[in-house]
Amino acid sequence: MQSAPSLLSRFGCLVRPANFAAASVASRAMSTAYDVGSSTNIKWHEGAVPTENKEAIMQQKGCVVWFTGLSGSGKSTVACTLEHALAESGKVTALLDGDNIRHGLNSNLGFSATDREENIRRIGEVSKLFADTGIVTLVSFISPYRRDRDRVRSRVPEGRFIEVFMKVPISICEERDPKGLYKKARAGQLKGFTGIDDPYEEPLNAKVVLEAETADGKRISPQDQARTLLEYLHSKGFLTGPSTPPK
Ligand SMILES: Nc1ncnc2c1ncn2[C@@H]1O[C@H](COP(=O)(O)OS(=O)(=O)O)[C@@H](OP(=O)(O)O)[C@H]1O
Ligand SMILES: Nc1ncnc2c1ncn2[C@@H]1O[C@H](COP(=O)(O)OP(=O)(O)O)[C@@H](O)[C@H]1O
Repeated sequence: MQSAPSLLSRFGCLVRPANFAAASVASRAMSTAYDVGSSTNIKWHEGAVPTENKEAIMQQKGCVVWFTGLSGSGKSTVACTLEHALAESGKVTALLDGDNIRHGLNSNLGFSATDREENIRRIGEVSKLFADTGIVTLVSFISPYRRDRDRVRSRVPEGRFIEVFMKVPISICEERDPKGLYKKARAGQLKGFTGIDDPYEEPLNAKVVLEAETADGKRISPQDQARTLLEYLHSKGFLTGPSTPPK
């Protein structure tokens, strides 16, 4: 059996550089602290295990699948269905859902434009951390502002942010109204509700657009919507290895 130190050096954690003098100069330069935003005297530490190594272990590529759409458009349902399908294919996923995240990490935020912006900024950063770890990260937030979504896209490595637009007319969302929030908003008991008296900016270039109905008016099930996404992820090479192709 290998000893712990030899295992550690095999993975490059405790290896002393061959040119130790040169490395000391470099590390002194790298140890210079700097300021970022409101944080002073900080510095970036490069991770020892690259994303590609983790992706090779999991046989997948880290990405952010970002569901955006009105309340009731099916974001949570489709994200959840997709996550189960991915798990069946042996893929490692994370699911970040607006309602759930507002119970914890973002419980101090409301629904003003600035709070929604901060909500999306934080979740964008969390989803980037997951994607950088090689995880297929499903994110389900109304995320009504184009600028906020674009900012997240710009933080995630090129091509790894997949915007999914739940293009469901408000009439259908309102007909579903599983939480009775549209009813409350129409009655004036809930102010600033997205789509009623608060804005929703549709994506201009979503990678995937999921509609509620076919051109001839047939309703599309969440399973079919999830299958479309699964096929997309396969076709773009995010699901590598001998996983089962989408059924
Ligand atoms: N004013 C207002 N506007 C929109 N939605 C509201 C509001 N108040 C409460 N809710 C409930 O909060 C859920 C949306 O949270 P999100 O974090 O996804 O919103 S946002 O991205 O910050 O806009 C949303 O959940 P979903 O229906 O799953 O989208 C609602 O249940
Ligand atoms: N493709 C679909 N067809 C029919 N009903 C759906 C579909 N997707 C979601 N629903 C239903 O619509 C309601 C809202 O879905 P939900 O996933 O909670 O939306 P969101 O997360 O966007 O608020 C739920 O009752 C859900 O069962």
